[in-house]
Amino acid sequence: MSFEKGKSAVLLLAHGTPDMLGEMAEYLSKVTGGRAMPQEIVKELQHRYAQIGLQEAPGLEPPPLTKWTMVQAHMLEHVLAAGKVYVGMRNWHPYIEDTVAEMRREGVTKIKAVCLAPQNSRTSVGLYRKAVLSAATGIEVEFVAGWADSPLLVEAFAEKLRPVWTEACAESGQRVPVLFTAHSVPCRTIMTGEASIAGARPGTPVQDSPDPYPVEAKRTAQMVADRMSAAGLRENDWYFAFQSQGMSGGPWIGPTVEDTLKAIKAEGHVGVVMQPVGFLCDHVEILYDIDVAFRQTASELDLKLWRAESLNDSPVLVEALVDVITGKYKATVDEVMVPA
Ligand SMILES: C=CC1=C(C)c2cc3[nH]c(cc4nc(cc5[nH]c(cc1n2)c(C)c5CCC(=O)O)C(CCC(=O)O)=C4C)c(C)c3C=C
Ligand SMILES: [Fe+2]
Ligand SMILES: [Fe+2]
Repeated sequence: MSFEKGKSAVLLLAHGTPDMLGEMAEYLSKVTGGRAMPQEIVKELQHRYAQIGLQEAPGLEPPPLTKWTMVQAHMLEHVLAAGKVYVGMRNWHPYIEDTVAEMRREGVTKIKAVCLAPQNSRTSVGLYRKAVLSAATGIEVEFVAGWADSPLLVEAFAEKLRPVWTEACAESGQRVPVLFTAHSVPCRTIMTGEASIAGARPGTPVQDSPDPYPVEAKRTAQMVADRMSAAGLRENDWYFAFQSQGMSGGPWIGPTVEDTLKAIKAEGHVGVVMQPVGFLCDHVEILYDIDVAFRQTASELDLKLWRAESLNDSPVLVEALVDVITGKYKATVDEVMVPA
């Protein structure tokens, strides 16, 4: 790392996920910034998390999002060989504020914070940033706001897509389209001059620029598709959709996966390969939303659905993080800040 003096350390930021079903209501109130979710939504999410293995009591293994985030941090620590790599989560343990307190106790004076969400968005990265800055008073923070077009990130996704796309084309005897996805966000969050973001309180300053998120998400997809051209993927072989529109009120950005699957069917295809390019490891929006719900929608349309494996313990992903942290890849970095 290129910090000149003081004790510097990397802080990886992630979403966080509950360890057992009974924690769902408390978890959701963290996700929404304190707004209670209706009981039907809590129950529906418990149902989805139960389908991906969450139980009434903590299991022998942590849930996938926690497990893979910790694996990624350990792999990065090993490859960087520059001291401890810390993990802080916004919505569950280990909370960002607790990890920053631990860093402070351990003498860290400079934090390089990187989100395990490569595309910059107000409702994900923006909230991580706020949590770090409010916990890190007096500590210097270099906050990486986006690394959506990192070449090694793109290669990590392409490496997972190549084998499954090749297999899908061979099995169906025709070119199977790829459907890249990223998480949807409420329409109101991507508009200029909008103050009403998840977790925002009355009086939050009005944002004066549009959220870069939709452009950055499609940029990652475009770059993975370009990278796949050597394997035979052509420009008109791929689609992009925003998945997992939320349960809170108001419209969320599209096109939805559901509508895109219908369009793919209408084009005469027999199958589709899905690859989410906004998530770096398995969690409910992959293991339930894609593997259960979209697979069901596809089957009702008589489309076979394949999914590229998640990056999880991908060494290429870890190399991408190394490039972001060492500055070899020029990420979008906020000014170095010492929160007052
Ligand atoms: C770019 C934006 C978002 C990303 C990336 C994202 C990832 C992500 N989300 C969950 C789990 C939940 N998210 C929920 C709500 C929610 N998510 C976003 C945005 C992103 N999420 C927004 C704007 C909201 C709405 C918040 C609000 O105030 O209402 C929820 C609650 C249920 C729901 O509305 O769907 C859950 C659960 C995970 C696990 C994840 C990736 C790691
Ligand atoms: Fe979310
Ligand atoms: Fe979601």
